[in-house]
Amino acid sequence: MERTRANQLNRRRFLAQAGLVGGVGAVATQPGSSQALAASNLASSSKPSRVLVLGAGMSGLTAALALHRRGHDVQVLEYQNRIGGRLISVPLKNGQTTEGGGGHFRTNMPLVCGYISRFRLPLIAMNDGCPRFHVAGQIGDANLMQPWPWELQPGERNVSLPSLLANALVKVGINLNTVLEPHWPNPQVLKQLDPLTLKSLLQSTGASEALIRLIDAYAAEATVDTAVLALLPDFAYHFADRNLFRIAGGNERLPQAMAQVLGNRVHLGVPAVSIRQTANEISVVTKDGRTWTADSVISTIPFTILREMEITPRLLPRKQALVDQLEWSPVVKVYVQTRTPLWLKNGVHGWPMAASDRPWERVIDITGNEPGGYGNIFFYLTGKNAENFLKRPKETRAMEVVNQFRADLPGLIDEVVTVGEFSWPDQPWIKAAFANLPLGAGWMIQEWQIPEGRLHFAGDFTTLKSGWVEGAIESGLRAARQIDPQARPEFEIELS
Ligand SMILES: Cc1cc2nc3c(=O)[nH]c(=O)nc-3n(C[C@H](O)[C@H](O)[C@H](O)COP(=O)(O)OP(=O)(O)OC[C@H]3O[C@@H](n4cnc5c(N)ncnc54)[C@H](O)[C@@H]3O)c2cc1C
Repeated sequence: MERTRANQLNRRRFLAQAGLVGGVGAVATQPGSSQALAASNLASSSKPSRVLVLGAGMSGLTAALALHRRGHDVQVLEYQNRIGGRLISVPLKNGQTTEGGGGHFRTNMPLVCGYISRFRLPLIAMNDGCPRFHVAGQIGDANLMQPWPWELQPGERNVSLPSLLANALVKVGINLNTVLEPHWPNPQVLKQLDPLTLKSLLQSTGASEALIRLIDAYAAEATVDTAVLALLPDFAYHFADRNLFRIAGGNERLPQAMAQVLGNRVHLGVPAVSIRQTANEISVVTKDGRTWTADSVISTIPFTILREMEITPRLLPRKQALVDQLEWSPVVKVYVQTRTPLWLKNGVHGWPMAASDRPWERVIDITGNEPGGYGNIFFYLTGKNAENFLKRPKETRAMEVVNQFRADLPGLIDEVVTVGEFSWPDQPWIKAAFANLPLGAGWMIQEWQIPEGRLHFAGDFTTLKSGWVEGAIESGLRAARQIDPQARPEFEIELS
């Protein structure tokens, strides 16, 4: 038996192993074969149970793998004919890849780093953003803080936006570094933040309207009118760590590698249509008419879909309110490949390279050190912007967005070789991109952790890290531990 070293993971080792220190991305090595990785904990599993996991995204696969390692009889039922859920990679020319969903990771995501390291996936290092802001018809460059064309207060000048935001939060007693801790927020902080939007919080610290508009542009999918409780984890990820990366060949390689260990326990193209439980067991009927019976079910089905399913007996009123009232936002990505990443010459790059209050919120450069030589960016459209985009003619709408940007920053995108779109509202297995905690809905945080009899819930949307793979993994482990408290993350497993 050899103990994997990933459980002693630290940032330096992770970066070195991934090839982010001292060179380009590491060469891919295959994870151990399914056989070599056979569950080593069978003997210690006191009572194997039958578990159905609904959904083969990151949360479902995390839960399934953790329980499989403990010797439980796990079957994963997936709606689509593919693995990965919202990690979905799109091939471009010259061997490059863009991401329809989850696009980047950071080293302040210990679970993500642990799983990537465990499967020895090669990485592409990416640049953090040095954006141009397009706000109120004016353009300001994050490189050139002086002069900014906005009416900022004296104390708001000459400092970067992330620093200003962090300062504002400290004034109301919030340390962004604590926000990502597993048990954040405590009851007192929850009570304090639950009724606040980001805007009301910033106003209470005396922030100028210009600063609030700039932060609104920077926040992209999250507007300043969003519940601050839902926003803070996003800010903690974006601002507390500047080491960005993605998986060479596509982020969906991570869930694919996890599914490979599970082998024929993963069943594709079998949407669950109903769930029924009794005192003794729980069963799921899939669209093909089959009935699957188990001791427990872990559902990672997005609530946009779950709320339309037949569940017997009905969910308790508070759980039903959670499923019905959690909000979901639309997102469209318009991706663009260019002959060269020529924006680097203009001093803008990274995540994001432009932030705006225009019909696109962000332009994000994911090129980094990806081999292939082409520039690789996407436009991020959310909320009303995404809805308006989807009303435009399908043949021309992606190019319309690109053309708008061409007018904004002349010369920046002159060498387009590929343009395409990935629209989240059009995906029938989710119909949206992310869940957002509504204002004043802090009660949901506890509710989404509570199983309903034999039915357990996971998915990034059952954490405050909604919209992040870190949250998806965290939720999968939580649900697995509700069934078997000894369930552990993949990188802590002893491998033979
Ligand atoms: C546009 C976008 C950008 C993102 N950017 C980032 C990023 O930069 N970094 C980051 O870390 N994260 C990012 N994310 C979030 C990340 O992709 C998710 O956190 C993660 O993939 C969610 O995993 P999950 O298992 O919780 O849910 P999902 O991946 O949604 O998995 C749910 C699964 O359930 C299946 N399903 C649905 N209905 C049924 C049914 N009836 N029966 C059986 N199966 C069903 C679905 O097909 C799907 O496979 C982004 C997501 C989007 C959409």
